[in-house]
Amino acid sequence: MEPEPEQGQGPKVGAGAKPLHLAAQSPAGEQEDPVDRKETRLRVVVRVRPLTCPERRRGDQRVVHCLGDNTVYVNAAGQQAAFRLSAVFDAGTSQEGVFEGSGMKRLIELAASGFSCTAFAFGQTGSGKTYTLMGPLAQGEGQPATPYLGGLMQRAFVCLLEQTQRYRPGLVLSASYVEIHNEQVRDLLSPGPPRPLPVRWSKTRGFYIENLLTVEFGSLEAIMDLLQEGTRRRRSAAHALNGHSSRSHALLTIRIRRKAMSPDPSSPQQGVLCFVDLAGSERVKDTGSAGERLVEASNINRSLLALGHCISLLVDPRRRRSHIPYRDSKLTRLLAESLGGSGVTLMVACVSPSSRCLPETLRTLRFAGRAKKVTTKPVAHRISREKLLRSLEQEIQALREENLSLRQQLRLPRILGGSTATHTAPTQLPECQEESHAPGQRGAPRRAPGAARRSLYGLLQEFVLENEQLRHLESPPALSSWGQARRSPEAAPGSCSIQALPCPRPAPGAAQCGHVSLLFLSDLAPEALAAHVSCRLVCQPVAVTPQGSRRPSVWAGSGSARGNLAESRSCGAQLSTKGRERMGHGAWTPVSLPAGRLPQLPPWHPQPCVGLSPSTHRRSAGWTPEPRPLPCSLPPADPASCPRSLGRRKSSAGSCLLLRDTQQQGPEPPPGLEGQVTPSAPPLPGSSTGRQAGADPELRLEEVLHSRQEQLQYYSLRNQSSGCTWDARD
Ligand SMILES: Nc1ncnc2c1ncn2[C@@H]1O[C@H](COP(=O)(O)OP(=O)(O)OP(=O)(O)O)[C@@H](O)[C@H]1O
Repeated sequence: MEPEPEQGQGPKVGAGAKPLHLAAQSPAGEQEDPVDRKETRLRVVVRVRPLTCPERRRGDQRVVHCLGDNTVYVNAAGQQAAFRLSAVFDAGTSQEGVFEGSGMKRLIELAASGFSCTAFAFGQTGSGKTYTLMGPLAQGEGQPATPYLGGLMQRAFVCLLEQTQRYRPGLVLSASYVEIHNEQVRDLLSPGPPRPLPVRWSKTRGFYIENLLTVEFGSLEAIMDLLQEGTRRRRSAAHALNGHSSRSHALLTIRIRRKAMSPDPSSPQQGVLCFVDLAGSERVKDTGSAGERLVEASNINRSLLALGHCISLLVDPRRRRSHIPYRDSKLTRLLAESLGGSGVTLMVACVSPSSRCLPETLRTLRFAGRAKKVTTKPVAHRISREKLLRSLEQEIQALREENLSLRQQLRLPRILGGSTATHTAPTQLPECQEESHAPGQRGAPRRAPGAARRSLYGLLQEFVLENEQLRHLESPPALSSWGQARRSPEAAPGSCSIQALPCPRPAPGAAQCGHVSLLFLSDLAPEALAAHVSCRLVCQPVAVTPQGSRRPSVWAGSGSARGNLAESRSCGAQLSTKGRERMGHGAWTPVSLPAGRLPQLPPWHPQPCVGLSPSTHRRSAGWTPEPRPLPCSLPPADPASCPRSLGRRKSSAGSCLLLRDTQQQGPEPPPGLEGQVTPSAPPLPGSSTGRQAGADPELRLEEVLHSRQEQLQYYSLRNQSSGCTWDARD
């Protein structure tokens, strides 16, 4: 925000879609913004809406006028008052005019540069807050407004996406959307009925909402969908002054953070852009609220009173150093940072020009006049060098472990010749002091932190590259790691339950990272699955649905799932009873990915026998498999051939699923199973039936690739000849 929107000056408008101009380099190489750490006043603008039809019909007088020098003038019933603010917009100002003149663009730039920015609209009920922020959404029964009528939010989304995509491709955007209704914070984006969420406080984060869902987005459509969906769920009701009155305060927060692999490592930062649509203050005798509406009205007024109280204290230089009662309401807790902290804030006061609303209008304008004097000390949330180095090191370490694990699965040597990543990523790497030396030069003077960071980035990139290569090479795990399952007579093909997770690197607890493998059944087409990738799992079909259908019914996957596995679990797929049983053993980490969450499929060789358990998902997925026999005629496995260590189990659904962890010692799988399925298929190097791998690791990789290609050719030929439509693709 501008240091102080001088009275009488027109609003300073940001550079819009031009490159961000904030990158004044300090000697230390950090970016600085003119407002960084400088006392900055809140920017307060006023918008006067036109008289509405009912007001005109009633013959209400227009008593609020905008004068040229950012002054709004009220003259009625012998009362005269003038208020000078940062900018004023009269009834004729278009939505675009408000966006341009309010300083919204500047706010977006600051948010993209790492500041916490807030734009909030306040004013009497029916004064045009929602209209100013979102356009006339409510009028269209939840339909989006025409772009021409889009409010500050829609225009900000366009601007922000353009800024980030064109000039800062290394930034990731995510959104959360909550409402405060009757002093309860409710998530408007989480599936299911909104539940109240607690507001907590921590020294590092200040006030925050626990368990809040944050959704990443990368396109205008995506964020508009989120806005629409959340707004549809927000509480609203009709009263005498507004046919579609918001009954809650709504906060849509966009977080802008830098990707770990950003091409622009010199600007490590994470910004916030928050839009707050406050519920309107109301006089109950005017709105005629009763019952539930009355409860809502008193909660709204109480929280607005708390906000007004905090503002009054913040304006007073002596009292602002004492205690500010942010805890008086959820609203003030969540706005604490924007009002008195290190945020940058734009307030849009909305007023009605009608003579009937005069008392409320005056109150709003007085509040605006007070708020204008509040100052904050904006601080860009730049990640410190140390923190950045630490996170880079953690990322490298995670990748290193993942790559090692992939190598184990591929039965490749731990260190691949020629890969600098593996050479320079010894176990001792994650000490940044060590990293700042060239390899083998421990006694050499440390490089500048910038150089260390750059070299860590280089290293990270190498690991990522290696990771990609390994993923492409990924071979099926040894048969023993998959175990086997039997298809019960009553099980239908095309069901969609997820099973079986041998976990070489045990990841106890769902919220941990780990390497997982899974076997699951799906009735969705690969294209549909690919649309919803969440974990980085390489999955492919191991058996097919009936002839004529291109849908694979059994899939196997293996790979590394990072982040919160619980999140994947919440996406709808269910773990079988067997899977849940397995969970208790620690070494098995069930991940229930829904059928719609799997990536593109490299080729794979069929497994000898597969378990198909009927699933409720089949019905919800809207696909009813045709009751035809499996053309691939995978030989039904002999129950006796199930590994003894786990026994043969019969689920209530009648399917048998037997799994085995590669890390666990146990009896070998029954011999000859591989032969049953792929009697003449080219084996993978290193497998028990495979060729002897060459000593040279690179040759070995080539060998793996080559034999995978051979396998692919073999299976596509085999499938063609058997009429099987499994589409093994690269
Ligand atoms: N600038 C404007 N131009 C045209 N119509 C407007 C304008 N501002 C508001 N309106 C209309 O006035 C009515 C009330 O607006 P809105 O719902 O945005 O008010 P609000 O302040 O959000 O009310 P509440 O606090 O009750 O939710 C709506 O019908 C809206 O379309």
